[in-house]
Amino acid sequence: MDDATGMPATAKVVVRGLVKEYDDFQRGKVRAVDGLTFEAHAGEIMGLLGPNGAGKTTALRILSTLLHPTDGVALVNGFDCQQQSELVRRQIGFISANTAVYDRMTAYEFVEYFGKLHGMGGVELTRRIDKLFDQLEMQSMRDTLGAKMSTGMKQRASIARALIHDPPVLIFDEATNGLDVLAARAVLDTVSHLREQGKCLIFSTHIMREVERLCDRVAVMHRGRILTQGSIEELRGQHEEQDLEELFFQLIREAEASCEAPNGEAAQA
Ligand SMILES: Nc1ncnc2c1ncn2[C@@H]1O[C@H](COP(=O)(O)OP(=O)(O)OP(=O)(O)O)[C@@H](O)[C@H]1O
Repeated sequence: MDDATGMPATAKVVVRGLVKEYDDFQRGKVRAVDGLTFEAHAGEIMGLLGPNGAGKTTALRILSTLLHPTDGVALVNGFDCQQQSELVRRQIGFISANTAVYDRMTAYEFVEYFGKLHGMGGVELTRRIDKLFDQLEMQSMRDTLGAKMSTGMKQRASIARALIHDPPVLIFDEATNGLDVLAARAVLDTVSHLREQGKCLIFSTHIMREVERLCDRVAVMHRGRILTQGSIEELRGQHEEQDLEELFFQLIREAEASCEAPNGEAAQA
């Protein structure tokens, strides 16, 4: 155990009772995240699997300090996402499907720019960029301007940007959305390599195959709550269903049914 936080020493991300409510102009109060509790460890890929609107992005934006929670706690590497946002930002890299690159910067300039924003420079930065460009097979696109990049190239540049400061925690939010098969595959391979390097990865997706292929553990989310979590094998055993897709639908159907219970009691379950 880590003395300061009371969490296992390998737990890089700790989320306890996290709640986020939005004030929506049309819908009133929207509880996008409703009591989320999970952990993610060094050297593992923790999947967040859920349909659109399940609250994955909201939870990940809280972890990356872009949003404040309404209640609960989120810690990254022991730092509180709300109280110590500067420190948390140094611990994470965030990759989503629509991270923009700059049209007028080359891939090299783009990654260098973010390295400088993280306080890096000189030989340290040059070496780091070279290493990343080798790892991500980006040497041939070093001088390609953002405006000329394919979607897959843009995603690689975004990943390099997120990795430049070598953070221990990487957050992938639906990062393969809109990519062709080859580009998506490259992203998944990168995620695997990062796990081998001992990084802690949080990988949100609605694609079952990605979870089966990659994730060490998964939390199935629906309407801001976690319906179940564990390793894929544990989930299969607990729910007596081998087919992950079927298991997922079964869980969602049951959750929907309990939300629709006439006296509302089941909705609290
Ligand atoms: N800024 C906002 N204001 C009001 N409601 C919001 C806001 N952002 C998200 N929501 C609502 O919160 C709920 C969860 O959305 P969120 O984007 O976190 O889910 P998600 O699982 O990431 O889904 P998606 O894959 O569609 O992004 C949805 O009902 C969404 O409409």
